[in-house]
Parts: sequence; C-alpha cells; structure tokens
Amino acid sequence: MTAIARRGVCLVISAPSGAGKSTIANALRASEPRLSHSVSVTTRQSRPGEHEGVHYHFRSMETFREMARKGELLEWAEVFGRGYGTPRAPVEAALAGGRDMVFDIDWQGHRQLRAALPEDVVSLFVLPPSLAELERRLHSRASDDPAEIERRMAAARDEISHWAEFDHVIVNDELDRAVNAARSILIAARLETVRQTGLAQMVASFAPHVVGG
Ligand SMILES: Nc1nc2c(ncn2[C@@H]2O[C@H](COP(=O)(O)OP(=O)(O)O)[C@@H](O)[C@H]2O)c(=O)[nH]1
Ligand SMILES: Nc1ncnc2c1ncn2[C@@H]1O[C@H](COP(=O)(O)OP(=O)(O)O)[C@@H](O)[C@H]1O
Repeated sequence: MTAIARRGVCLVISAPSGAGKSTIANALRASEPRLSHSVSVTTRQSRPGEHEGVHYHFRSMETFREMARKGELLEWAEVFGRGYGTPRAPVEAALAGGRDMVFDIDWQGHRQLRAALPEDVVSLFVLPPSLAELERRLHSRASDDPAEIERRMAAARDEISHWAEFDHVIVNDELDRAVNAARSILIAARLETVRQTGLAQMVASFAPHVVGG
C-alpha cells in the first residue's frame, strides 16, 4: 500500500504581547522536530539576541511595502506602527510537502491566513492570567523600553477582544500545562488532515466522481 501524503498544518498562535506565545512556540518546536517556524518579515529593529532570518527577516519599510505589492507576503499588517508579514513561498512549500508550521502572528494575520488557507489553519489564542501579570512579564523580559511596554499594554485589550475568532483559547499560567495544551491541539489537527486525506483517497479509489478525481 502506498503511503498517504497529507498536507501540513498551519498552527497559528496569537496573544497580547508578553503573554508567552513565543515561549510556547519554542517549547513546542523543541519537542516536535518536524515543526518549523514561519519567519516573518518586520520593519522593527532587532532586539539583542535576535538574528536575521532566525527570529525575523528585518527589512526597511520600503522593502516591506514592495514585498506586499508583489504578492510575496501571504498576509501582512501594521502592528505597533510597524510592518509585519508572512513570506508566502516557505509556507506553500511546507504545506505541499506535508510539513507543519507554527505562526506567531496577531489577530489580523490570523484572519487573513484563515481566509487564504481555510483548510489548513488551526488557531490558538493565549491569554495571560491577568493584565497585571502581562505587564510583569513584559518588564521581566527586559526587551522593550518603558514607552514600548506602555504601547503594548495599551494594545493588549484590543488584541484580547478578538479571542473568540480562534479555534482554541488557553490561559498561560503554568508554562508546562500551556505547552501540553498546544501540543494536543497540533496532534489533533494532524490526525484530522490524515483522516481527511485518507478518506478522500479511499473514496476516489472506488467513486472518483464523488471527490472530483
Ligand atoms: N500579522 C502579523 N503579525 C505578526 C507577524 N509577525 C509577528 N506579528 C505580531 O506582531 C506583534 C509584535 O511582535 P514582536 O515585535 O515580535 O513582539 P512580541 O510579540 O512582544 O515578542 C505580535 O502580536 C506578533 O504576533 C506577521 O508576520 N504577521
Ligand atoms: N507561564 C509563564 N509563567 C511565567 N513567565 C512566563 C510564562 N510564559 C512566558 N513567560 C515569560 O514572559 C515573558 C514574555 O514571553 P514571550 O514568549 O516573549 O511573549 P510573547 O511572544 O507573547 O510576546 C518572557 O520573559 C517569558 O519567559
């Protein structure tokens, strides 16, 4: 019997800045070696410890706009006054090759990605235990200056107001629990793609007109 090729899963993780989505996505990738990270393009400055092509592709606003104009971005948005977007080519290659990807993007990106790839997206919204804890985490990360932290706290309520657009919502109180929940969501989505692919191929083998084969 030939192996059934499934498409990859797009796991979108969104959250107000500082809630822990990068930490959760990194922990997930550490235990799931075949899960790759969609490296976004951004016009913001790199933070200490961030590397070109690993955490982000750091580009000028001019280059970013040119990429968006040419259709090289699958989705893009302005967040905190800066441009952020998902390069199209790596996502299309991963999905076609049956490789799963995790996306750390905001609610606007989630909406656009879902519209572009309705069959492939499963999404998770991460809540902090409280706004006070969110602010504490932003300070403890020590990556942004006080004005930037203020901007992120001001935007947090707006980001949180979109929670109901997501397939799953978790509170990141204990990190291990949150990572386990994210892993379960990924595994369930993988099984669903296997099931759908398997069923479609099985039906196509005896009734091609049903699945348009
Ligand atoms: N729409 C969209 N949002 C993105 C993308 N990359 C990052 N973001 C979002 O931009 C916001 C700011 O990201 P970043 O500057 O890394 O700050 P952090 O979330 O506090 O670590 C977060 O809400 C990210 O999820 C992208 O490619 N598209
Ligand atoms: N469950 C948790 N408990 C305590 N601190 C956490 C937890 N999850 C993440 N953090 C810390 O909170 C800060 C923000 O996390 P980060 O993953 O950078 O957030 P985001 O990517 O959502 O902006 C980091 O310093 C991280 O180590």
